[in-house]
Amino acid sequence: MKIAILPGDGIGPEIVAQAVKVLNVLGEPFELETAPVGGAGYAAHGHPLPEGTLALAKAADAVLFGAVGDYQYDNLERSLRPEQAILGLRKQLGLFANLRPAILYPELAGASTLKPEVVSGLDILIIRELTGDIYFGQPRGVRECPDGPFKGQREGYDTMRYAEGEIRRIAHVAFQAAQKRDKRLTSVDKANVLETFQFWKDIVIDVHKEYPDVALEHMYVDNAAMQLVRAPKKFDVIVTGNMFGDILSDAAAMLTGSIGMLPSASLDASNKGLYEPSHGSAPDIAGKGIANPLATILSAAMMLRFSLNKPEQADRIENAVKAVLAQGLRTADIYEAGTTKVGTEEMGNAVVKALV
Ligand SMILES: NC(=O)C1=CN([C@@H]2O[C@H](COP(=O)(O)OP(=O)(O)OC[C@H]3O[C@@H](n4cnc5c(N)ncnc54)[C@H](O)[C@@H]3O)[C@@H](O)[C@H]2O)C=CC1
Ligand SMILES: CC(C)CC(=O)C(=O)O
Ligand SMILES: [Mg+2]
Repeated sequence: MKIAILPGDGIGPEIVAQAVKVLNVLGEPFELETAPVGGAGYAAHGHPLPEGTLALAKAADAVLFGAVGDYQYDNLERSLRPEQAILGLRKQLGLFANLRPAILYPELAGASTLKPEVVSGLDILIIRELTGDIYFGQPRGVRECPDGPFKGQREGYDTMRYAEGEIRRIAHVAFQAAQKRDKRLTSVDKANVLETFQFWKDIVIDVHKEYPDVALEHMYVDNAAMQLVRAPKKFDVIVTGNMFGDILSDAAAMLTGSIGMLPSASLDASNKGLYEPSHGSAPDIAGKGIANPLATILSAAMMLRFSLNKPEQADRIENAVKAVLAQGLRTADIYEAGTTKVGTEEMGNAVVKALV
């Protein structure tokens, strides 16, 4: 089984190295091949998603991805910026379903900024559509404003759009995920304002007819943001569009103690996937050896479960993560008094040691 390892920028290489260490001691005959991506891809080959990297990702059984983004490249034309690498991979590999499980490990109840009673026992799944919406819609750009009080000035514009088939396929993923959990699905939209999301809601209601055992509710995204911090445990599965899912999942990350705890799987129709932490390249802490590698290690576990058909190995990794948290080991982002502060590498080593 071939796994493409794409560390990327900032803390990407530091956290991916820990997940690779874990994969290497599982006793599986994985073939790991590393390639540059993002700013590192641009530096090596003049493009954030070099041809060789894309070919490797396409040929592999699964992709383990760190993060991309480096402020030194922010003034490049957009098509050459690091973030285009992850957007390009999602689009070119057809990874339309992004699963972001927000689980609070009991030991981290005090690490969340929310009261322990609000978050303890939290186990929700955010399903974000990943290849459509305003992140990919055309046309977009900067043009001369055609009308209104600012006519003649420059204006920036993007296009929000969803095709029926795009909504149907993510809705099926969400209803099927809910069937395997508590059978409750919240579809998050902005149907009160946006045509795209009234259409989204209508299609989700139609797909629901095939899943009568799942309770469906609809919620506007602004209310959903509020409910996520007011009473997050009321949710089971949330399904939403690309941009709302991007924003809500960062908010949900803090329910788990830190964004360094939130893994993700990005899947195509056949469960081939790319696995990455939900956070970015964290340039503010890159190179300091303090980033939390657990979201990446947990993403590797999701890879074993969803794409490589090794659920028992995924369980081993998840149990090892629970064990190191029970031992009181914490990176700076989840540190609290009475626990032991460790760096990125120490945390990775502890997970390796805790594997049974
Ligand atoms: N999938 C990807 O590759 C993503 C890339 N980005 C890119 O990352 C760069 C930085 O973006 P930001 O908005 O700052 O988001 P970010 O997620 O990189 O960082 C936000 C905050 O969370 C902290 N943080 C993130 N991951 C952490 C970890 N594992 N351990 C401890 N603390 C952690 C950072 O130090 C920072 O204070 C940008 O270039 C952005 O475009 C952002 C999100 C996703
Ligand atoms: C480059 C961004 C679209 C990535 C991001 O923020 C995410 O996927 O969460
Ligand atoms: Mg994001």
